[in-house]
Amino acid sequence: MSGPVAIVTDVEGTTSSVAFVRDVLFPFARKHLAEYVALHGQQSTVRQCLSDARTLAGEPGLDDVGTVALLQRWLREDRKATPLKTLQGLIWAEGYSRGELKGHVYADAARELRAWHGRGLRLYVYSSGSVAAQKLLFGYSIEGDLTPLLSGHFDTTTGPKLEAASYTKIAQALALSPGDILFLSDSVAELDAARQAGLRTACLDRGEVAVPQGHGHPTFPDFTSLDSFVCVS
Ligand SMILES: CSCCC(=O)C(=O)COP(=O)(O)O
Ligand SMILES: [Mg+2]
Repeated sequence: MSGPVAIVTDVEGTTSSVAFVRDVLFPFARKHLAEYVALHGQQSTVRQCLSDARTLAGEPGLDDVGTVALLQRWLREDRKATPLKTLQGLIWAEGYSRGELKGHVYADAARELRAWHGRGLRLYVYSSGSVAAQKLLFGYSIEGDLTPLLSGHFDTTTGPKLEAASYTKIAQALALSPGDILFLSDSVAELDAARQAGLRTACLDRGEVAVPQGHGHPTFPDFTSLDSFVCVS
């Protein structure tokens, strides 16, 4: 079998540490959400997010203060709801531009992304974090600006990461057959959905969180060990 034409990678737990997302990014959004909505609540994107959140919650009558409380609850629950993820991206943009945030990317991930790009592999990101948030994390990363390596980004506007149809849509967007794409993630449920859509899969088990065993996806502790799989699979 020849190698994949494209690699689509998850972020949290795959290119980047879970602790960075859980202990740095999410608390930053929690801390600044109310202030951000108070200052920018009249901007059309923010109004749209607030309105979409109310619709999703089935509470169209909520005022902005109530909607912020709803979004804070979703943040605590790590809900992958598009309006929340869009707002998080807008709030993080301020943190990155002020130098208060730097995106965590594992050194092995940055090194292999550079190597794979150099070998002509097409590289994409699929995360529940918004496309804007992805570009910030990779653009302001501790490993430098990695955005020139990436040919495209997908988020929850393509569909939920746990649904096979989302991966079918990504394959169509890349104009590739699913079998030409390798999907990388630390989430077995995401890998199962990608495999169901016909993508090749590889599981990252970086030892940071418990990854269940017996799922049948080839498993690697980092991108360095994944390299030989990418090149010969
Ligand atoms: C890329 S922005 C930070 C990650 C994030 O907001 C998130 O919800 C993580 O989702 P992932 O799909 O990358 O596990
Ligand atoms: Mg993940």
